[in-house]
This record gives sequence, C-alpha cells and structure tokens, in this order.
Amino acid sequence: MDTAPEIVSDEAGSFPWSVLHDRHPALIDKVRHGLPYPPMIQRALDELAEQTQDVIRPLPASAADHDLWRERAGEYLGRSWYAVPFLWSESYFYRLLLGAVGYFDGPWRGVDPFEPFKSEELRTGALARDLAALDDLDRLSVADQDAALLSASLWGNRADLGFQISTRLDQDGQGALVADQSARLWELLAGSAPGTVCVVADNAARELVPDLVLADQLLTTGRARTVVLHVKPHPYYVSDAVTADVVAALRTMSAASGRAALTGRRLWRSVVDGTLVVRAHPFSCAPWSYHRAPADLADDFASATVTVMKGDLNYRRLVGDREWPNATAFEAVTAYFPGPVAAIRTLKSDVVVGVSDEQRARLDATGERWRTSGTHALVQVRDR
Ligand SMILES: O=P(O)(O)OC[C@@]1(O)O[C@H](CO)[C@@H](O)[C@@H]1O
Repeated sequence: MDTAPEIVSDEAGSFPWSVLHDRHPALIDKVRHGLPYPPMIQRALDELAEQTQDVIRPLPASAADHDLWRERAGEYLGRSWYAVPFLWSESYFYRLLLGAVGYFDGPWRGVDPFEPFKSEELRTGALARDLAALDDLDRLSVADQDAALLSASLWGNRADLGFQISTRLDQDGQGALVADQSARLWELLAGSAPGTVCVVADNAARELVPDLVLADQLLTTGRARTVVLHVKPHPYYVSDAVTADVVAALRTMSAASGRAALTGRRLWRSVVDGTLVVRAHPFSCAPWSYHRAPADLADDFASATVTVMKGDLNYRRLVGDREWPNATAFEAVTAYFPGPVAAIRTLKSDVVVGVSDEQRARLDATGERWRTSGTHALVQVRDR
C-alpha cells in the first residue's frame, strides 16, 4: 500500500513540536525534584535541557550503547531535534534522560527516575476505588465482565504520567469511542483454541492494574492458556511499565481486599507457574515502529492468538508514526503485522486511522482536540 510522510516536529504549535518544546523541559524539571539527585546529576540535567533544544549529538563514547545509537541515529546526528522523526527523537530523549540521571552506571545505576510518580499513583484513592469496584464484577455475566474489564483497561490508558505533564484531565470521566471493534476481539478469542495472548503493556500503576485483571480474566475463563506481558526493559515515556512495576502492581492488588486481593494473589501464582510470562524485549524501547521488529519478537507475536497493543505510543509504533489520511483502513496499515492484533488506546497524538471522512468532519466540528486530549479512544482489531 502507499505510505505517508513520517511525522516530524518542525511545525511550531503542532502536537509533536509541543512535546519537544514544552513537555520534555517540564519533565526534566519534574525528574530533578523527584529524587535527591546530587550536583553532578543536576548539571547533567541542565545540559540535557540545553542539548534537546539544539542539534542531535551522539552518546558519550564511554556509553555501552554508543555504537548502537550511532547506527540508529545515522544521518540525524547534527540535525535539529525538531527536524527528525518524532518517534525517533522522543525515544532518544528518554535514553539521554536515563543517562543524565546515571541510570546505567555509578551509584544511581538502576534507580528509576520515574518511580516516585508511579508509586504515588499506586497510592491514590482513585486506584483504591478501582480495586474496590472489582467486587461488583461478581454480579455480572462473563460477557459483561469482559466488557467492563476491557473498558477499564482502555480508559486506564489515560493514566499516562508523561501526558499529564501537559494536559489536565478528569481521570475518572470516560469519553467517546471513535472505533469500537471489541466484538471482533471476543469472537476471535471464542473461536480459537486456548493459546497464548500477548499483551504489549503501556503504563504502570493505574493502567497496568486493569491490564493484569484482564489477563487474569482470560486465564481463568480458559480463553488463554498463557498470557505474555511485554513490558519495557528500562524506564521510558515516564510511566511505561517495567518488571518492577508489575511486581508493585501485584503487591498493591494482593494487599487490597475482596476480589482485587484474590486476583492479585492468583496473578502472582500465575507468574510463578509460568502462565503469566513477563518479557522485556530490548526492541520495546527502540525508536522504531513494529515494522522493524526483530525475528524473535515477531515470532512471539506470530504465535499468539492475538496481540493486544496498549496505548498511544504502541499505536504509533503499530500503524507507523505517519501522516496517514484518517480514513486509511486499520487492516491495511497493520497487514504486515505477524498475527492478529488489537489496538486499545486513548487518543493522545495525531495519528489515527479507520476514521471515515464523515466521522472526522463531525469530530472536527466539535472544536475539541479529539486526537490529542485523551478524551477519545478506540478499539481496533485485525482478526486474521
Ligand atoms: O503510550 P501512551 O502512554 O498512551 O502515551 C504516550 C504519550 O503521552 O506520549 C507521546 C507523546 O510524548 C504520545 O504518543 C502520547 O501522548
């Protein structure tokens, strides 16, 4: 199929421009105050703030992944951050941020700079209410439980702490779906022998908890024999889940009461007995779309009954971070993907496909920033 230009950040006032221009500096500031970083790290953060408004420079020669990123950067080195693909520049920003806080070596090695924000979210009353609400599921049919849990997982995607740096949102309010193909997902699972379901997780805490509850539902109702949960190998996009966040979520659930606690303990055992598998593939933090997924990861997706892609960034990586005409078919842009795939996402960036011209005109006429404000969501499924 025809392709579309990659999204870059060079148009002042555009969404990608605002991420580089406003969100990243604000994030550097937030990280600086999240932990008692010493003067050397404070200076490195100052340098990062300057560098990201200048031209792209290579990693220090001493960095273990210097060569890897030199190859990934190629011709981007020396160019403005605003002139290269948005997907690439964001990913490199997070790599540099981790470097600045000493994540890869020295005494701050392995200390997640975003952990204070993720932990705070795990302690919120909102999450406690989410957990208590799980008790209501007992009164519902399995189909209604499925719908409720999918909805919780979908709207949990608003719990994205990077996004919240630049957007104020009522976290509890649900918005409108621009596409809802969830029936296809349930039919696909019902029509397949119980196998593996891949869930490519997005954010920790208030998004990961409903994702885990959904995984438990698939396992306990026999629609999945195994759930493979892909998390990030290192902190990324502020609140993206790493393995430690899975453990933290399971602990929080297990320490709650009622159905939440039972589910948390059951999931804990599922990890122990290998029916819930946590993977942290290096490609999950690569600056590329899934078109470039390496063979072992593609095999994982190919062998799954379905791969559930959570969140906005995964959507961009799935369909390609390009200026697609909105009416482009989801099936067409995901035809390359090795196996059935479902995208479950609130809209927080410009990329969206599968929205007809009439629907787009109606949405545009509302005057709302429906593509980027997290008020709208979608469930899109390619079931073959
Ligand atoms: O993937 P998520 O957590 O749903 O969203 C990630 C996000 O906040 O970050 C990017 C901009 O920095 C956008 O893709 C999106 O707004």
